[in-house]
Amino acid sequence: MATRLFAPRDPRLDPAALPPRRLVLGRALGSQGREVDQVLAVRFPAPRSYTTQEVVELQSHGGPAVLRALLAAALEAGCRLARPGEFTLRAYLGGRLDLSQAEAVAQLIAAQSEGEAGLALAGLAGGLSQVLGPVRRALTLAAATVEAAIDFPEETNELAGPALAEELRAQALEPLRRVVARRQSGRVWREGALVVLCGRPNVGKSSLFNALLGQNRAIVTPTAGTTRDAIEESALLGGVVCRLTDTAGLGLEPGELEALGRAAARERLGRADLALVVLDQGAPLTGEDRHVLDITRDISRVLTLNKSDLMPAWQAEELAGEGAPALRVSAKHSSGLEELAEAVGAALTGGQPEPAPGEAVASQRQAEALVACAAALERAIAGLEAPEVAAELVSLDLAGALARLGEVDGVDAPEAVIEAVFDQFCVGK
Ligand SMILES: Nc1nc2c(c(=O)[nH]1)N(C=O)[C@@H](CNc1ccc(C(=O)N[C@@H](CCC(=O)O)C(=O)O)cc1)CN2
Ligand SMILES: Nc1nc2c(ncn2[C@@H]2O[C@H](COP(=O)(O)OP(=O)(O)OP(=O)(O)O)[C@@H](O)[C@H]2O)c(=O)[nH]1
Ligand SMILES: [Mg+2]
Repeated sequence: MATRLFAPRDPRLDPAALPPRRLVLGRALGSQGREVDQVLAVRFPAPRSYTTQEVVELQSHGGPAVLRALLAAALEAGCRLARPGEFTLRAYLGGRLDLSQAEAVAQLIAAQSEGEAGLALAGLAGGLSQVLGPVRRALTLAAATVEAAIDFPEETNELAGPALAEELRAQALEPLRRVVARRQSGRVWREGALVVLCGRPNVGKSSLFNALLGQNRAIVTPTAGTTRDAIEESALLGGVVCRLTDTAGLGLEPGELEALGRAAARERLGRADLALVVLDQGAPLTGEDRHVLDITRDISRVLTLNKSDLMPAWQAEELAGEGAPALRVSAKHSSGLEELAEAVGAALTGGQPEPAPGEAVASQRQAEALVACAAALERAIAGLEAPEVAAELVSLDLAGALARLGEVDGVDAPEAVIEAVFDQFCVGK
């Protein structure tokens, strides 16, 4: 096919056998041999290519018309368009990448920020594979040991359950737990977080939004119901890049506009990494405040007692049952803001430091599989430590753990898992 698409300028070069991995100047040929562009071609003989298969690349000047003609010529010559993720799928099937690295390629292509790209590059370099390789080896060895004890009870000594459990804990369970624990904070450090200000009308959400940004971005008035639509700005809070969002007050007053504002606020809360619940300490807590506290209960949150410059109408102790840090601030006087920003950063990262360059951070999908893997492994370990538990049950749990691990490293991964990973690609990479 390449010979129909490319004619080297150097007459001594055989277009059917271009020198390996060398850029060669020549003409790209369109239909009926018409010149379409001056291009560089490079041949990667198998297996030293991205896909591990024979590859010829043409590097054109680009531009819509030239590319369209080149593409038409390639299709005419018998080529077809790559399906989304097809090159990476071939690289995976050829053993060049494991599944976690293939997933990292999709993340790299989709990355919107340098941080996200850095995260993906660490995955592509095999950050996760390096952690999971030893985990797989420990699990496989343990599974074989338990199998042997089941199949040849008279040949093997008594299965050394507790010793094997100890080994599994150190070599597999602990590393798995570390990777999972790193998921949330790693993502927040690298990708940033969505922080949503919420509260009943007039508590000072927009004032606090402005104070945290250090600029008058949102309108503030003494009238309840000032903010109608959600507004978003970037802010660095406790070292974390945050998309800080001001929302309409979550009140109970009727009206279509109010209802729309509340819907927008709730939609943002549904996606929030952290809710900054704003309360007015200068006025008694209301049913609306309680409502806001109720609907944010399942979100990571920081409670903000605003208007601390006024005479307090209630005490912070009233929030003791909320299970969230509560801080007194005054948006009007910009006091307590440093501490608030620190508390937000700490809540988002769980107090964990920024990941080192190249440190592995799992994706959501990977973290879920690894949590399930760790759970199965814990059952296996408990079984090994309890003499009354049959080796058959331990063996089943170890097989379960290996299967969940396979969803991340791709070893014996089911078709559906592989499809789910390659479905993340939107281009033929
Ligand atoms: N022109 C071009 N640029 C590209 C790609 C490509 O396929 N072509 N890539 C596609 O995503 C990325 C680079 N990824 C690649 C990974 C491995 C090999 C490769 O040929 N590996 C061989 C040889 C290694 C060597 O020369 O040291 C190997 O590992 O055996 C090529 C590209 C980004 N840039
Ligand atoms: N004394 C005092 N007043 C404040 C403070 N923060 C906000 N206010 C006042 O409270 C009123 C409401 O402030 P906003 O920031 O508009 O309140 P909001 O929560 O955004 O209100 P909606 O958008 O209507 O839901 C304004 O008159 C502010 O000046 C504060 O820390 N102390
Ligand atoms: Mg407002």
